[in-house]
Amino acid sequence: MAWATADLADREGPEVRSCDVQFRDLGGKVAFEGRIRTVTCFQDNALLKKVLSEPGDGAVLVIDGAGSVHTALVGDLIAELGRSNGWSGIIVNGAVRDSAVLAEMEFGVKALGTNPRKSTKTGEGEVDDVVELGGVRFVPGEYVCADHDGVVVISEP
Ligand SMILES: O=C([O-])CC(=O)C(=O)O
Repeated sequence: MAWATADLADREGPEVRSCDVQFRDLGGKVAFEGRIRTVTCFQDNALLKKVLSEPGDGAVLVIDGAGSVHTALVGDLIAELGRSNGWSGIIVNGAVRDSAVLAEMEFGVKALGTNPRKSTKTGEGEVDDVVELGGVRFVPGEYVCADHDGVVVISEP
């Protein structure tokens, strides 16, 4: 199923759960959607790498890196791990790197920006907490639709 976020906004009206964060489209796939999973972390990417190593079954991983663009949470290797394990894409409240490669991948990547600096690998963070970004609650198990216009959460497909 493919939804356009603008159609969802028309359907839901003013109460639409449309995220105000102005993410950049950095993956080769701009329109992507799926069940929400989340990781919360800060300048550390071991936990999100572990989650993207598991089967994604078409889910979208929402990574709340607290808006830090000081280090890259995802690069081409981790993105390829997610893609090959069946994740639809990632939405990163933080930075990524290897963006020239990400742009060629059949994988959704929305992020705040880029930084070549590596993240730490302690594994600190939380999996599947509710994440709040741009006025919207990303609740694991609900659905997110991302495209050229933005990011919209709906409770059911
Ligand atoms: O390993 C990292 O920190 C991120 C990275 O460069 C990659 O995913 O390719």
